[in-house]
Amino acid sequence: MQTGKIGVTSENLFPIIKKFLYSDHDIFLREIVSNAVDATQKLKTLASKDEYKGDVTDLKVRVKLDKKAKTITVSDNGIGMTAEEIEKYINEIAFSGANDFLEKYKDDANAIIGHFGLGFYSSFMISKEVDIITKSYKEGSKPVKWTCQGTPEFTLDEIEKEEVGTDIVMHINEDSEEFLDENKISEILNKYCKFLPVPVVFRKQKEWKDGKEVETDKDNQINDTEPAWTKMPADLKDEDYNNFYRKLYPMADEPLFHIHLNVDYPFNLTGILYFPKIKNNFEVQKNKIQLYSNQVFVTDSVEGIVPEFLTLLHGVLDSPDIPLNVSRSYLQSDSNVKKISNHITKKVADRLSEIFKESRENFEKKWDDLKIFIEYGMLTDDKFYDRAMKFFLFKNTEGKYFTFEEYEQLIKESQTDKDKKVVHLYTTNQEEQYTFVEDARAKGYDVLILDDVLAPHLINRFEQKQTDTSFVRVDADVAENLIKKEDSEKEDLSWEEKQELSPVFQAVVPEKNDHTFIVDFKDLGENASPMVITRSEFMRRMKDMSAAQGGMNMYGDLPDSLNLVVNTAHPLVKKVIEAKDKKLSTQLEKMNADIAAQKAEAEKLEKAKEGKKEEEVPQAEKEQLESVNNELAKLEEEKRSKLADFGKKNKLAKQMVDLALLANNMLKGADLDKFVRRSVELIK
Ligand SMILES: Nc1ncnc2c1ncn2[C@@H]1O[C@H](COP(=O)(O)OP(=O)(O)OP(=O)(O)O)[C@@H](O)[C@H]1O
Repeated sequence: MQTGKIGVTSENLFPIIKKFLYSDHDIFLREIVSNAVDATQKLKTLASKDEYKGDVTDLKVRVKLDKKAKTITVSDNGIGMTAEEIEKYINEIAFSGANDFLEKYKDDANAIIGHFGLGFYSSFMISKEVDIITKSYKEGSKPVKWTCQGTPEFTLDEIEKEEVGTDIVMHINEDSEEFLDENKISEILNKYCKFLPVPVVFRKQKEWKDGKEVETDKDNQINDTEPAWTKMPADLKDEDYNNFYRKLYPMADEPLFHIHLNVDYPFNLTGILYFPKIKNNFEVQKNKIQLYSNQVFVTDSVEGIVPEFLTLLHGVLDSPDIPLNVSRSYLQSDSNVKKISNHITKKVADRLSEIFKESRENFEKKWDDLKIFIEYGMLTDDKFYDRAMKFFLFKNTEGKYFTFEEYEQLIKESQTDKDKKVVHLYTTNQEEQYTFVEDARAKGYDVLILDDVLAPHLINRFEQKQTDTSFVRVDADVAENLIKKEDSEKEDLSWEEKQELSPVFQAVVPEKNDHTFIVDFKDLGENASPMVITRSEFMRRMKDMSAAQGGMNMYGDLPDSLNLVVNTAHPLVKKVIEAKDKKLSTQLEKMNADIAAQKAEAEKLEKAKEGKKEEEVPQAEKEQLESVNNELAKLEEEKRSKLADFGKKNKLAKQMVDLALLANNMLKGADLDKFVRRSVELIK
């Protein structure tokens, strides 16, 4: 028997493993099984070159659990190791630099894990003793058993072993007895080893016999050695891709499209990415891509590894250039990983544009499920934005789809405003904004549906990038003014008339804390509604944005500012105006005369002040001006309140405001009830 010391320059190896203990224990099995797979593949390679004469047709890796002996054994029929190789690969492990490294990263366990695939030694995380029983394929080499108890001392004995290959026997320590559970082992194998390229067997297949589940004598293979992504795209049908998808995500809906990646320069990358149907609450759908390195599972959390929007995709990426056993921060800074991520972004855009060109109909059909993904990409990745401009689709209220360019062609003529901006009209809710949509369409405008969570952000982005474009929601103004074609606006009422009418209607708008109304007057034609409630595009967007950010800035605190546009051409409005004139004309005339007199007086006093310095004006004159101004304010207030009184008593005015509120879904509960009662009364 030989004894010796493992070639670590200090006794630091096991402390590292202890540190590793705080991380993911499960990976020990991945390490040991993938070593066994490597050894098996190496032997196959040797056989193919005729350097090994034995039979390699049915090589398997076996995982055995012995609860009594408290061991987990991983056996292979791979190349095995000679005593010299154990010395070289196991004893003089790649930890010669461990000292320096530990010095540098002593506070960062993740970096340690990231730097060293601990490989074989990770078995000590869960074992109090590990044995290697191995026989090399090399002719004449003696089988040996290496034993180590988690200290730098080991023993190496010559033993008897018939078959070429290696058994790794792990004697599970007391803290790790959870691993002596068949289900636990199955679970780990299923997570990490599901697609390893050599059959891995654990337990026996089970079958139902006489109402009981019994073990057969057939091996239970846990892995698919040739998963779809390792095959050539030409050998796969859509069905195969969908089947593979189901294998990865048994609970998910059918995907929309897939991309088969197959790159061998400047790096190696294979994989299949799927576009899932994306719902509005897309956060939950993120980070489902599984990352593999030579068919060994690395992680299913690609956040920070691929661009944010790509984390919405599903599927598998496999690259030997993706380091195993590494921490997230390490992966993010890895230059290969960055290149891979750029490449994938490009491929995804290429593929979408290909599908778009080849089958526009199919693309349109899936657009509604796909758009969040594309919008997300356009918002977060400039390069993707440029690429996606070719296949991003607008959908209008007729359900027709257009690319950005096509749409611009469509509306350019009728929807360019006086500033040469092409105004895109949109609705965020076709039902709620029904009358506005109809009014805009009646004017010959086209209306888009932009109703998803990302649309407001995308609109901003479009306006930033396509500077000759603007977006206006259909209820931002009366249809007439949505697209301002010329500056001069015909005045329907004089300033004085507006002044007098404004309090009448202001008096009947509901007083609520969360919104304010500004009353305005326009000739909308006698067939249009008597009143329309609009909300300014700018104010609404500011509010929406701040709501999305948690509403903690000034726009979030502002009440909704709404415009009540009174249609002066409408017969009912005319009626109110006439009633006002009839009822109040004598009083108003008197008030107006008084006001005019006070104004004249005030003007005279102001004039007298002109050219004088403040201290030169006699005190008496100052006081007189003040009292005249006060009187003027009082008279104006009286007039306003007179008009407001009239408005409050005018059922018709109230009814028209309510009607406008109703059209805006703003009339609810008791108010709605009252409205109906009053309507019935009026009809009577
Ligand atoms: N089952 C095995 N059969 C034959 N050789 C083995 C076996 N397991 C380990 N080895 C040898 O021991 C070496 C060290 O293994 P270890 O797992 O520590 O590192 P690695 O496999 O080289 O790298 P990684 O860190 O990626 O796992 C291997 O390179 C291989 O030569």
